[in-house]
Amino acid sequence: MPVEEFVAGWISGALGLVLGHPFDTVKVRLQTQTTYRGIVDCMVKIYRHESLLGFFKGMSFPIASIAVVNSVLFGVYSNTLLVLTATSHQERRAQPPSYTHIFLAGCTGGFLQAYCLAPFDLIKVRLQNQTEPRAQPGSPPPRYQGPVHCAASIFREEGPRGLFRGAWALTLRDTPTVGIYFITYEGLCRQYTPEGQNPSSATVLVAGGFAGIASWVAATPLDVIKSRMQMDGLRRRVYQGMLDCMVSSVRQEGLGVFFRGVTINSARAFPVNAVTFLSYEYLLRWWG
Ligand SMILES: C[N+](C)(C)CCCC[C@H](N)C(=O)O
Repeated sequence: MPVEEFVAGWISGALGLVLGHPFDTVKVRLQTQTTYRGIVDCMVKIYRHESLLGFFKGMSFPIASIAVVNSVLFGVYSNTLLVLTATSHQERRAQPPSYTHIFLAGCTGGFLQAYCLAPFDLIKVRLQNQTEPRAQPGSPPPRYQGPVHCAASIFREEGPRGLFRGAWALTLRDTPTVGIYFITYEGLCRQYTPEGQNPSSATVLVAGGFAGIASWVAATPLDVIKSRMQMDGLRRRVYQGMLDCMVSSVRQEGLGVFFRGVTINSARAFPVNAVTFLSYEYLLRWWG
C-alpha cells in the first residue's frame, strides 16, 4: 500500500491546522465568553493581552491528533481510488477518475477518519466548553485540567464507550461531506486546468479553500448535533439519542440552530484547506 499519501496527509494537515488555529481560538472565545464585542474586538484584545502566542493556546493536542486523522483521511481516500480505478496519484492527471469514484473514495476516507477523530474531538469540545478562567488560588480548579486528565476522567466516569460519545453523529457528518470535499476540490481543479496538466498553485489554493467551505457548510447541521451529543453525559443525560437531540434543538431554537457557527467555520475552512491541499499536492509531486 503506498504510504506517501498518509505522510503527505499528515504534514499538510498539520500545516493547515497551525494556520487555522487562531480562528479556532477566536471562535471558541466568542462562543463561550461574554467579554468580547465581536470578531475584531476579540482579536485585538487577545493580541494586546496575550501577544501573538495567545492565538495558539491549546494547539499541541490537535497537532498530535491531526497526524492520525489527516493521514487516515488522505491515505484512505487515495488508496481507495487506487483500488477503484487502478491509477496511482501520479497517473491521475492523465487518466482522471470519475466523480462517482472520487465521491465513493471520499466517503470511505471520511467514514474511517471519523472513528479516529471521535475521541480527540470529544476531548477538544469538552475542554473548549470549560468557561472557568485560569486557575486562581482559592477557586476550585476546572473539571478537566488538560487533555490527558480529560481523557482519563471520561474513561473513569463514563466508561470506555464514553470516549466515543457523539461518534455516530460525527460519522454521519463526515462520511458524505468528505465526499463533497474531494468532489469540490477535483471539480474546481479540472475546471481551471488545461487537460493533462497539473493544476497551478493558485488553482490548488482556491479549489482547496472552496472545498473546505463547501464541505463545512454541508457539515454544519450535524456538527451542531454532534457537539451537543458530546456535551450530553457530562452531568445528567438530556437526550435519548441523536434524533431526540435534533427534534428538541429545533423545537427550542428553531431551524436556525442547524447553522450555528457557520460563518466563522467557513472563514477558518478557506485558509486551512487551501494550505492543506497545496502542501499535499507539492509533497506528492516532490516524492513522485
Ligand atoms: C468534512 N468536514 C467538513 C467535516 C471536514 C473536512 C476536513 C477538513 C480539515 N481537516 C478541516 O479541519 O477543515
